[in-house]
Amino acid sequence: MGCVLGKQSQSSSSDIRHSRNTQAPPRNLRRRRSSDESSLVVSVNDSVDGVVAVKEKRGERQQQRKAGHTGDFQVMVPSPDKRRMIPETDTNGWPSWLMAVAGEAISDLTPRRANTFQKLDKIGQGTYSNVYKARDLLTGKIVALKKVRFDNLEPESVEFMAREILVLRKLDHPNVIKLEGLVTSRMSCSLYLVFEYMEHDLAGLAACQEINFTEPQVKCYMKQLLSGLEHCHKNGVLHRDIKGSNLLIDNEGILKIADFGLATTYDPGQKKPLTSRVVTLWYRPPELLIGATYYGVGVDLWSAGCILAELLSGKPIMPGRTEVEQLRKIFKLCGSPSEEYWKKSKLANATLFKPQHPYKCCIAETFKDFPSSLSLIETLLSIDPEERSTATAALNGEFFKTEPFACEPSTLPKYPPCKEIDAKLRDAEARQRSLAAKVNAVDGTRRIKVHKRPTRAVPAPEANAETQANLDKWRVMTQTNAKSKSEKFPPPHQDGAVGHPVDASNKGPVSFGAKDTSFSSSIFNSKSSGSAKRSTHAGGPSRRKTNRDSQSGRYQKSMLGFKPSSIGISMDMLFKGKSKAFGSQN
Ligand SMILES: Nc1ncnc2c1ncn2[C@@H]1O[C@H](COP(=O)(O)OP(=O)(O)OP(=O)(O)O)[C@@H](O)[C@H]1O
Repeated sequence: MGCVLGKQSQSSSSDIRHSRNTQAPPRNLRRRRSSDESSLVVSVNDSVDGVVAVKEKRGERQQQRKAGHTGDFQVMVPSPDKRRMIPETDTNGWPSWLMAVAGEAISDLTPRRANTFQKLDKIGQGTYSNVYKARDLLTGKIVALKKVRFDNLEPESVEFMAREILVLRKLDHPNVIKLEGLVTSRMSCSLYLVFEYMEHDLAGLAACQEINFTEPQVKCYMKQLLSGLEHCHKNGVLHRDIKGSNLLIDNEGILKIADFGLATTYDPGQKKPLTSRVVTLWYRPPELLIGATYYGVGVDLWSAGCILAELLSGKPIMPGRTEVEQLRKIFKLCGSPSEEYWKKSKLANATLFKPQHPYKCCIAETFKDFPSSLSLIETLLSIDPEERSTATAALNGEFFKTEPFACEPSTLPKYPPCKEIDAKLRDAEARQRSLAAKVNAVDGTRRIKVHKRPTRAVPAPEANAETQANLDKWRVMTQTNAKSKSEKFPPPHQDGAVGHPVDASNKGPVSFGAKDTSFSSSIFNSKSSGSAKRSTHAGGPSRRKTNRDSQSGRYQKSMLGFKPSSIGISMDMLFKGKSKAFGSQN
C-alpha cells in the first residue's frame, strides 16, 4: 500500500546493545525509564543515538501533563549507567524485541525517527492506544500518531498492532484509512502508526446535539462506508469492529474506515474458524452472539445496518448491556429466526438461544419515516447473514437510486472539531438527554435527529482486548452470578486472525457440541420466519462461500461464559427483564 517511510535510521555500530533478551520486550526497561523521567533533562545531540533530544526542563513535563499539553516528542536519554537498557535494533532500526513479536508486519519497513514529529495534542484513546495529533517536521503535514500502549509490555498489545499493520498494508482505498508510516524510538518501548489526520469521527458527530443529518447526508456517509467495506471484503479483510468511532471523517466530508486492530484476513473459499468474540456489542450480529466461528462479510454488513439506522433515528438502535439483552433486542426488532434456521444451524442446544415465542420483524414499522432507506435497513439487518448480501449489492441497490439522493461529500457541512476524546463530555450530555427524554415523549415527526441519544456504545465495551486471565476471572464471576456482562475480546493469538487458526485448546466461552456449527450457505438458504420482508433490491445472493466447522464437539457448550444448562436457565428466562429498547416493541 505504499507506506511513506522515513529514511533509514542511522544506527551506529557503537550502539550500546547489552540487552540480550531478543525474544521478549525488555520488561525492566519501562519501569525504570518512568522512574528516571523526571530527572532526565537533555537538550543536546545524543551521541549514542544520534537523536536530537528535545529540551526539557526538570519538572516541565509534569506541568505540561497537568496542563494537558503533550508538547514535543520527548526523547529520553538514559543516564550513562542506564544506557545498557537500550534495546538492540536490527539493521532497519527496529528494536529486536519488537521484531520478535511483530517481525512479519514490519521487517521490510524502515521506521521514521520519533524526533521528526512534533506532538500537538492528544485526540483519542482506545483500548490499546493513545492517538495524538502531530506535525510531520519533514513535510509540515498534520498527521495522527497512534501509539500502542505496551501495558506491562505484553506481547498481545504488539500483536494487535501487528495485525493492524498487516491488514492496512493490504488495503488502498479512499474510504479506508491510510497507514503512512511507522515510528519508533530505539530507546523507548513504543511504536507509533502514522495516519493521515482526520478531523472527526462519526460517533462524535452523531452525538453532537447541534448536528442533524439529513437523508442525503446519511446516504453520503453510507455510500462511503459501503465503498470502503467493499474494498476490504474484496481484498479478503473483515473489519470486525465497524462502529461510529471507527469511521473517521475529514473536513472535506470524506469518510474513512479506521481501527483495523480486530480485523482479520479471510478467504471465503478456505474454511478457517475465527473467534466470535469480536465487534462492539451494539453492532454485533446475531450469529456472533450465538457463537458462530465461521462467518464472513455479513458481520460487517450487520454493523453497517446498525450505523445506517442509527444515523437516521439519531440514536443507537440496539444498545444492549449484555449479550443476552443484545440478542433479545435483535430478535425483537428483526424477528426471531425460523425453526429451520435453528435446525440447520446445528447448534447443540439451540433452544438455549431461541425465545419460546417467536418475534415478528418490525423494522418496517420502526423505520416507517424513512421509506427510501427501509429496504436497505432490512437487508443489512437480516438475521440470516446470507441475506445481507454484499457491500457491492448494497451500493448498486435502490437505496442509492431513490430520491433523496446521496449528497456529495464536499457539500457536507464543515463541522466544528469533535473527537472521541470528548466522549466523556458527550456521555455526560447524553445522560442528561436521556433523563430529559424520559420526560419528553418522542414527537413522532420526521426528525432525523432525536435529541435523546443514549450513552455511547459501551464500546468495544471494555471490549477490544482482554487478557486470558481477566477473561477467566470474569467467567468465574459469571458462573456464580447469572447477571452477565458484556464480554471482552480475547487476545489476538486466540483468533484465526493474521493467519493463525483458532487454537484447539481455546477454552472460549461460546462453543458448540454439534457436529457442524458452521453458518454454511445451506443452513441459511431459507428466510427467517419472523422476518416480515426481506430485500428484493440488493442484488443477487452473496457469493460468499461459508465454511464448515472443524471443531466438532471441541468445546463444552456455554453461553456468556457460563453454562446455562448447568444452572437450569433458558433463553426465555434470560430474556425476562426490562430494557430501554428502541422501537415500539422494545
Ligand atoms: N487518523 C486519525 N485521525 C484523527 N483521529 C484519529 C485517527 N485515528 C484514530 N483517531 C482517534 O482516536 C480514537 C482511537 O483510535 P483507534 O480506534 O484507532 O484506537 P483503538 O485503541 O484501536 O480504539 P478502540 O479501543 O476503540 O478499538 C478514534 O476513535 C479517533 O477519534
